[in-house]
Amino acid sequence: MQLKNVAQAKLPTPWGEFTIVGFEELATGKDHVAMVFGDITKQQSVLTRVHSECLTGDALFSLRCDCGFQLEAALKHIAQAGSGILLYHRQEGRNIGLLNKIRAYALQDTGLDTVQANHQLGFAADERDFTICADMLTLLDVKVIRLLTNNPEKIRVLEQAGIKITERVPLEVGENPNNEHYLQTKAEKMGHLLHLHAINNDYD
Ligand SMILES: Nc1nc2c(ncn2[C@@H]2O[C@H](COP(=O)(O)OP(=O)(O)OP(=O)(O)O)[C@@H](O)[C@H]2O)c(=O)[nH]1
Ligand SMILES: [Zn+2]
Repeated sequence: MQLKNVAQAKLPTPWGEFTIVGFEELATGKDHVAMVFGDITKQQSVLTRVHSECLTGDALFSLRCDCGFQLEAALKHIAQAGSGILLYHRQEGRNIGLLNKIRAYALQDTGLDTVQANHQLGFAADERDFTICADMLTLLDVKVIRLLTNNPEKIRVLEQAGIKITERVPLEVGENPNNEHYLQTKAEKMGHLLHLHAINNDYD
């Protein structure tokens, strides 16, 4: 176990009242949070979103990616379902950090794609560690989930960490002209399961 459970409180949102649970990494002191809605103990398989931090998309309305749209859609979806969990996984920029993500954006402005930009900066395409998310679920006493994602890597790592995933629930929102190339690269180079209508129509 890499985490400890530190504190929890009510967190009202436009879609209903969640409970926010705060965790701390034992080794580094880094914090992560879970947003829990409804009675998750009664569910055989808990609707769950693993959302990696994206300050620009989640808080600053960026259209370069789909993160802000996915965050809002996931919280709405969980509230509508009556119960579920959003894990807010604080590994910004696929864990290269905010400032390196801005460096990667600058390289993308010169024509590199998101994978090439990470490589140019000396990072792997994706530096995230989803075992932290499995640990949050374990501390919430959740072992079986339905996962809101288009990313097969999240499924692979969570299952390897002992979480049973009964279903993948797609989360395709926020496609726009600014993120078409970004989403296309995720589909082509990172194995994301996406149906990019605008892109297929334009370039196929
Ligand atoms: N390095 C880098 N990170 C980016 C870039 N654009 C977005 N990100 C980060 O990518 C991550 C996206 O996280 P998620 O939405 O949880 O996951 P995902 O891998 O896209 O998979 P889904 O579950 O299908 O949404 C966030 O940490 C963003 O900050 C980029 O161009 N470069
Ligand atoms: Zn983003």
